[in-house]
Amino acid sequence: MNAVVAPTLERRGLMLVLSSPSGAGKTTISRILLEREEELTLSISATTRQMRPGEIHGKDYFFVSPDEFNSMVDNNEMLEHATVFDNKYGTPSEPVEQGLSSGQDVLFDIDWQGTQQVAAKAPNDIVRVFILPPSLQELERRLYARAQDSEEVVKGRMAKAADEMSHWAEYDYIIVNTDVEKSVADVQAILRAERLKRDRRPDLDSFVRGLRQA
Ligand SMILES: Nc1nc2c(ncn2[C@@H]2O[C@H](COP(=O)(O)OP(=O)(O)O)[C@@H](O)[C@H]2O)c(=O)[nH]1
Ligand SMILES: Nc1ncnc2c1ncn2[C@@H]1O[C@H](COP(=O)(O)OP(=O)(O)O)[C@@H](O)[C@H]1O
Repeated sequence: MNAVVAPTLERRGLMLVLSSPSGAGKTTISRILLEREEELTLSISATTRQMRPGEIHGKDYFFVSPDEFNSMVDNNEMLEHATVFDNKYGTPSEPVEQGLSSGQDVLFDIDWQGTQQVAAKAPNDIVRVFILPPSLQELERRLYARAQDSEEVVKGRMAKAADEMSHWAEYDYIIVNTDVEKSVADVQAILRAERLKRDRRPDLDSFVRGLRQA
């Protein structure tokens, strides 16, 4: 009998999208996930919004001028882009393509508009997770607790929350972020199961053929 050695199975990388109303906790969840998941890499968006205290150019976002943003769009460098809270946000394509082709999964913190655009371009690769706050009062409390936006900005974000949440049913998985650790564990469970999906394991065909011949 031939020895059948389980190969280092390759799989297609997936595009894990996290969306939520502002303040529900997706940045917090993303940061922990990226620390714990070696095969996950963040898609760093470009934005025209002001940098917040503690944010780092090239790590949290690429902070660009409206002209720079527009030329990226005109040069077809964006996988998707949208206007959110009067600022422009977009996903540069090249790092995403590089990540996926090197076998990494890519994490996106983008809104529903961007999610729809990515889903249209890559319906088989996208996994969509929507994060809800436990209540509106808690959402507002978190926005103030973050203490990085003015009262006017927080009010604007609260006013947009209902609109953002109206898109929840366009997502594959829904998490109510009451407890950060549990939410992170839930996203990890989603990742783990999605990575095992047959369509993401093109190498299994020849592996199983080998098993059957042994
Ligand atoms: N379409 C799209 N949305 C983005 C992108 N980057 C961030 N966003 C969304 O823009 C919104 C505002 O983000 P941000 O200003 O960081 O505020 P926060 O969500 O309160 O931390 C959030 O809903 C993000 O998911 C992007 O590249 N494309
Ligand atoms: N489950 C949670 N319980 C309590 N506070 C949370 C929870 N998740 C996030 N937060 C806090 O809420 C605030 C907003 O979270 P953040 O991750 O910035 O939200 P988003 O990226 O969705 O706008 C932060 O101060 C964060 O520490």
